[in-house]
Amino acid sequence: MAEGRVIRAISGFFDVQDGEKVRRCRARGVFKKRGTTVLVGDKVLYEPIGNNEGVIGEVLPRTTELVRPPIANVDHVVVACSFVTPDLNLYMLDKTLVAAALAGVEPTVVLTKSDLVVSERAEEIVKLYRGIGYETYAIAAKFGSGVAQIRARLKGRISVFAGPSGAGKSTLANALLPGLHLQTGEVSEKIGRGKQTTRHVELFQMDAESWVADAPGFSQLQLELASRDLREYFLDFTEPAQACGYRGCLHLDEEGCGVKDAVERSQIALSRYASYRQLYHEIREQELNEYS
Ligand SMILES: Nc1nc2c(ncn2[C@@H]2O[C@H](COP(=O)(O)OP(=O)(O)OP(=O)(O)O)[C@@H](O)[C@H]2O)c(=O)[nH]1
Ligand SMILES: [Zn+2]
Repeated sequence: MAEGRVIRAISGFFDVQDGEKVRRCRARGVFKKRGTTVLVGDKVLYEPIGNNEGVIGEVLPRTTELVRPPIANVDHVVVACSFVTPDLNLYMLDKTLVAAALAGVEPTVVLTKSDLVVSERAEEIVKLYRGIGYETYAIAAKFGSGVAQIRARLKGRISVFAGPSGAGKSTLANALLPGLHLQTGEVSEKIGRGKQTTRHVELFQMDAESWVADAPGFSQLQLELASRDLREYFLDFTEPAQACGYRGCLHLDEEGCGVKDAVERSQIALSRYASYRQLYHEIREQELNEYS
């Protein structure tokens, strides 16, 4: 059997790319019996049939498996947020960074439309997220600025794009993959949000081992984690939390909290702490609903 990569799923068929060639394949019947599914992103063994078809016989082990969007072996997420139109939503950014860590997928923070803000503002946000340890870039993909740096981040990986509608994901994908021509949507002036022009799941090849999925949904993820574990995912809290009076401190209303002290000393950004509190209460609410 030959080895290839599933790059597209269309009503029961899978397009498998092997080198330059793409074959339309179906999955062998045993998959259905075992309840196994083939996902876009899967490395598979297949039996070629004729010139353009084939049958998938085996799915090779996955490194990661996203539910939303349903893609296997994703190892990188571009978390795109625009400075304006729509306005920068640091809560959504912080939530998506937690989702990435939970999924085992490395994030790159990409702040878009930097041409529309003063450079001091752009630098402030870049500095904040680099300081936490995230690879962070301010770009203006519409004008080609910063695109080369993002391309370097995609090398040798399968990347997905996350971020709100209108953030400029399709514009960036088009700049990264000339010839792709994804539809970009004008941001509606009335509601300040872009039209959802991105729909199905498909991988686009940047080079031999680099792939980009333009599929929505990543940040809509419900965080599957206990509220008390959330603090572990705010990496900038780790060091200040050493000074907390209680070992189980949740950094909410406890006395002698090192994290709250660090916020007061501006060692932790106020926006990060606000995101933590909001996310904590959101997860806590889910928990209370589940148990009542
Ligand atoms: N000024 C400026 N506008 C940009 C930039 N990048 C994208 N835009 C504009 O922002 C709008 C939305 O861009 P899209 O690429 O369609 O955004 P998207 O994130 O793919 O949106 P959805 O497909 O709805 O998820 C378009 O009008 C783009 O032209 C940029 O660097 N600077
Ligand atoms: Zn604390």
